[in-house]
Amino acid sequence: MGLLIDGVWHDQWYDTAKTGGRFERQASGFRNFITADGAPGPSGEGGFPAAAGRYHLYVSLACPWAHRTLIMRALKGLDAIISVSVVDPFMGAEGWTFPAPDPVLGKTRLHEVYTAADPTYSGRVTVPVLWDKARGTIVSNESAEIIRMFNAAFGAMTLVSDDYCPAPLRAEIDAINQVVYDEVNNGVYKAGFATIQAAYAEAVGVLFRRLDALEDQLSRHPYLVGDRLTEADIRLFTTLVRFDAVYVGHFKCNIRRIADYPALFNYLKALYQHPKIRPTVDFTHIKRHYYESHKTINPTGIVPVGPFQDLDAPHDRGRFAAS
Ligand SMILES: N[C@@H](CCC(=O)N[C@@H](CS)C(=O)NCC(=O)O)C(=O)O
Repeated sequence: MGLLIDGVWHDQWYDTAKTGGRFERQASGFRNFITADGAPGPSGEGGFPAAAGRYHLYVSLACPWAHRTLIMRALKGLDAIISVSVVDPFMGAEGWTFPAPDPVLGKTRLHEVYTAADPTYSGRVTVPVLWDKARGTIVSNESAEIIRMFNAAFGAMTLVSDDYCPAPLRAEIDAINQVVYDEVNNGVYKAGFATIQAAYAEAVGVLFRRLDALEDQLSRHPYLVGDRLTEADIRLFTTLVRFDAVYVGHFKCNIRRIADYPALFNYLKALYQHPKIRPTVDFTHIKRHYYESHKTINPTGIVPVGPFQDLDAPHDRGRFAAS
């Protein structure tokens, strides 16, 4: 893994020495918005109108941030409107690579997609990336914003009117997203990538106190916000579904498993069994990516066989159905 400096690729692992052994995630570099009419969004430039076939999404099936965008694309009926390329699960010296030249730019490495947009780009080369075929540039590499665009901008070209971030719930969704991001989605990485004991222990403590609170909340409510499926649930799901398979062992988040939390585990199974969500989950990519790529954590690259976990087993979330 590595990063671009002035458009040149350098193979290097995260430098936690500068941050006292703590992992700090870098802010995303491309922050434009697709809108229905191409008007500017909350950040970046305008000129990215919703259009069928114009935009291409680069993802890893292993990555929880990219996974959000695949789920929103499926829920919003955008499969035929936004095309997708999937990177190889192994992220090595060249960073993310494609198993074959990508169909849009003919590149074999994701960092070449970044330099196609900006030949002097400096920063990490992350998935997801939303590419504009018409302007030949990156719209955004920030998943939180890509899912908002997918939810809001393409209404005129699909039959799906479901809104996963309705205006009356937005403040509550933003508030829970912030906590879940900091303590759970990114919390597992803070634990796993810490290089001093105290930073690891602090992150794990915060993570499990939050999981305990979420267990309590989800034992009383079907979803995180407004008793309906929203963006907040999608963002929690992508961490929960990886938790027992990867984060418990690889990132040492092992105080409890999700399977040990009755409400969280049933909620996870219910979301997994959603017909639009299930096809977006790929446990082979998930396990191979983390265990094979993070050689500082798992030098042998051996991928564990277990755990056995049947996410298709019955769940009890039907108890919240309106009577
Ligand atoms: N803020 C970004 C984070 C994306 C991210 O960190 N993706 C990881 C994969 S899970 C990545 O590509 N990492 C490569 C690297 O850091 O070099 C988002 O949510 O879109």
